[in-house]
Amino acid sequence: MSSSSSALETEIFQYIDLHQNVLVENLEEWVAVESDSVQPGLRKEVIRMMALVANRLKVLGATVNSVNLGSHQLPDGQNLPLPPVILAELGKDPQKPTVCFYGHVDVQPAKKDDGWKTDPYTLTEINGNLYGRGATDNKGPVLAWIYAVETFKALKLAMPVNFKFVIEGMEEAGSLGLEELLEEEKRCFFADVDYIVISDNVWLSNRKPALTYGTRGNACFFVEVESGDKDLHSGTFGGIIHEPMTDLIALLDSLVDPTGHIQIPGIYDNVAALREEERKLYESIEFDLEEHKNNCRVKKFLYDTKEEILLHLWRYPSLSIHGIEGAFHEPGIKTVIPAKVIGKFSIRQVPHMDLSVVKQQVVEYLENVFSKRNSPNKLKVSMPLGAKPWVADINDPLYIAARRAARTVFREDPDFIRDGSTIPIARMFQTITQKSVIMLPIGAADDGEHSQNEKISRYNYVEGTKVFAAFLLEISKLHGQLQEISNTKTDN
Ligand SMILES: C[C@H](N)C(=O)N[C@@H](Cc1c[nH]cn1)C(=O)O
Ligand SMILES: [Zn+2]
Ligand SMILES: [Zn+2]
Repeated sequence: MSSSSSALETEIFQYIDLHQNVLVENLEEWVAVESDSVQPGLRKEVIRMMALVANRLKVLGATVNSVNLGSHQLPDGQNLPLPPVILAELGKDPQKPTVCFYGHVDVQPAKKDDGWKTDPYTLTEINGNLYGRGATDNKGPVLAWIYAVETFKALKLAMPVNFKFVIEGMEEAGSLGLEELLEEEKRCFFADVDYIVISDNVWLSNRKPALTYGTRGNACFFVEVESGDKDLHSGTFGGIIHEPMTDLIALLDSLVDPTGHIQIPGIYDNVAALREEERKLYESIEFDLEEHKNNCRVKKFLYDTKEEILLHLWRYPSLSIHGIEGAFHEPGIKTVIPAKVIGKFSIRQVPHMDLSVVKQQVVEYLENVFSKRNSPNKLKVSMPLGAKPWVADINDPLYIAARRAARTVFREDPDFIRDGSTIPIARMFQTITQKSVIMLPIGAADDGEHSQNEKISRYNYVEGTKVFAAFLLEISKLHGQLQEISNTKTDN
């Protein structure tokens, strides 16, 4: 397979190189918006962010529709407006394939005090890395796609494809309202879409490019324990009551053992059996355990071999405990017994786990553990979010085109990987539109998504923009060839 670039690609790549500071300035402007979809108080910033995106796409020349999704109710009864989802399109040539890109511009919470070296909302370049919340997840890649498309326009080149954008602002909170919108638009906006591309994850390594053909799903749980309607003094009441926090800690502690094995009966029953060729595939993947340990700043993993680590990241469920709402967490001492605490945990889902079965197993298990404590407190278990896993066919033209594009830019074959995290929309797109989906990441494994000091390197940002432009040329070529083959078959 040739990996050298054509004259056209060279012209495009040079333009991107020359304009890279504009790319960085745009990212600086977007990172400055605290579009955190998790904290209700910041919803107006998410909405402001969506307006910025809509304007940016209008400047690109796209037809932009900001779809109002109404509002949603928080567990405390408060109603919050949902940010609009942007559906935008550029070109409607029936001779060309239509590529639809999905991205999100909301971010995870970030505070300087969490341990950031720089202000999370001021994009800061240090040693070739662009630090800021959302730099890699997912504002940088969204802008890289916009620039890839814009390059064709700036150079007065015909766009090789029709292009559609779906940009949302609630991904980090579970893509609320998006599934309904996809259903509604199935026969309208999505009717002529041929291919779906998502760039919302990272490579497996710090340097080697990758294409992603699967993600885990996620079942998020709240477990609430309540004793009464007010907090109590631990000196006055400690020792004579069943404390909600003690109950909750016992419940949370019962979920997973020290080896990482989930203790909920039946939870592994539906996990698809591992096929021999799949195991072999994992053996052939390059994966540097030391680099990975260094990226996440841990000394030891739960497993020792590359294969076991990859299986447990991509192929098996995992349970993580995220936090406790209502517990005292500020610095200093407060001798309180909180009246109501809500533990939050999630179980990453893999084929063929069933979300409703998982929910039932979790509820029954926690009720059973709780009943043995003889506590008079009230227990409530809920699953506020359930997202299914997604796996694609790597023989699809999307993967062939993306592999060629990555090779052209990086001069090496990308890894074919799965991802342990979740993009709720990936599986929904596949099911609702029946079109093929690819995840084409440009971030590196050490980008620190959701972590302190999130970054994207200038190199990945700029080269990633080139990969996207090259991908558009490749998919257009491949699509044309496939059409010709299918027309010849019909003629015969
Ligand atoms: C991979 C993507 N950038 C991401 O971070 N997704 C979130 C989505 C989610 C899942 N459960 C709740 N939100 C993630 O994988 O944590
Ligand atoms: Zn993301
Ligand atoms: Zn994220």
